[in-house]
Amino acid sequence: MSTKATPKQIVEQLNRYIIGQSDAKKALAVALRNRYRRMKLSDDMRDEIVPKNILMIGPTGVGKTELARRLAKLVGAPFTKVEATKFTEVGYVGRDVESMVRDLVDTSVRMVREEKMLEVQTQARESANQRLVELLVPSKKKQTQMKNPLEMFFNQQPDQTDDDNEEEADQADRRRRVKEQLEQGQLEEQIVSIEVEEQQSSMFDMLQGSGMEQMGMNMQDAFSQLMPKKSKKRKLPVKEAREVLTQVEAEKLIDMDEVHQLAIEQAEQSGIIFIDEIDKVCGKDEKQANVSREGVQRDILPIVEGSTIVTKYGSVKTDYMLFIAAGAFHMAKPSDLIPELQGRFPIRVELNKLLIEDFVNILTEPSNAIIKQYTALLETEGIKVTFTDEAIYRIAEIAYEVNQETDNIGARRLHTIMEKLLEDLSFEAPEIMMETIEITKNYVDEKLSTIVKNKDLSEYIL
Ligand SMILES: Nc1ncnc2c1ncn2[C@@H]1O[C@H](COP(=O)(O)OP(=O)(O)OP(=O)(O)O)[C@@H](O)[C@H]1O
Repeated sequence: MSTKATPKQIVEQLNRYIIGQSDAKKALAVALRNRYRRMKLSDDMRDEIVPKNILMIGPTGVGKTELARRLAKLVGAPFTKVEATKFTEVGYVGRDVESMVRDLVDTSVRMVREEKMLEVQTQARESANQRLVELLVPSKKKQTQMKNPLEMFFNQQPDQTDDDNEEEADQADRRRRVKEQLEQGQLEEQIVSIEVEEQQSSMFDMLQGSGMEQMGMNMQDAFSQLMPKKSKKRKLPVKEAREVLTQVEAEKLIDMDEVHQLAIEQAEQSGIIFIDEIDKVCGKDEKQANVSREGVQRDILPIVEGSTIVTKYGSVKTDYMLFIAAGAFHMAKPSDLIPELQGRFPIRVELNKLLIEDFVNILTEPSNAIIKQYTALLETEGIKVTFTDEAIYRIAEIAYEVNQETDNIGARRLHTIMEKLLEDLSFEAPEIMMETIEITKNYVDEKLSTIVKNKDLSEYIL
């Protein structure tokens, strides 16, 4: 879907994955459309308009993250999710808030790189096939030594004997045949030995989350320059070697500077940063923690207001990124956020608690609905599982009841319940000789009702 999609079209697409929550869908669709509108303005005007950020208010597991993530995916926008509480975990020196922008840029680089890799796939595959031919019919010719360096300039060919010529012709002929066989897929299982570069675990990874990311970032670059690249020989069948070599060749074909440049542009212009648990950094109750929690809000503020963050790919402006903050706001209210931050999140949407009917729909309707997923998984074992309407309703009802009785974890409960419900079937599936199995309300009750009746048990199992 393109960035030109109308709000209605965006909502339609979101409807394919998320049940209900129409206010939130609308707000997101409008926010996205506003970006497109902004792009069409004159430069002066455009610079004046910053995206209006969204605050999503709703209990856990009702689709806040899912909505934002889907939206980003629909329009191919780089997306990252962070938890505001991560920034306080280690007191004042929690994860440095700027890391959210760096995470976004990392995602953006990965996306652009994948896109570019895809563009050069055909060419890379051809080169990989050529390299396979060379591996299968290695050159016998010894490196001919130049008698003196000037030969190179005068383009003199070293003497060649008839034998050499014959051998060369023979080899060219064999390569041609092998190439044909490769193209016809006749050599897929043949083993070849290829050199692959080993991934070095970087200093940067070790420093992640330690509040020293900026330092880690610089050190990583320094280290990667210093460390020799290690390569390792691996023996692989042609079909796997081709994949590896295609990847290597594609990497050679793409211009990483261009990728970084584009990635930064995309992160700046269409990046979406989702800040979860924003209510947890309001911290009204604990006096001591209050200071540092408010500190986190103060740290987040300049990023949301627009600032320039240094990343290993270059400087990134956050002015036009879209920020979506979310929280349950059980203990605190949005008005407990510092006023400046409140002002930066002018669009407020409340997400609804999910009811039994919603659960029924979540189980069955979305393109990736849970029932569809389990059915597909079991079908790989040759079993066709069907669910009666009563069975589905009963599952939804149980999910709702358990949420009421224990913690309300929203739609996430459906996953734990389905897992338990189909546990035995999943275990025995390979040995089951039946072709179809119908899951009825009785089956659901048989598997789950004892657990549901026992609160302690359901707290652990469901
Ligand atoms: N309305 C919905 N429609 C379809 N699926 C949903 C809906 N709400 C939740 N889900 C599913 O439940 C799971 C959890 O949802 P999600 O991650 O969006 O929760 P959340 O509201 O962001 O909660 P938290 O703040 O705890 O992260 C996801 O797998 C999601 O697909």
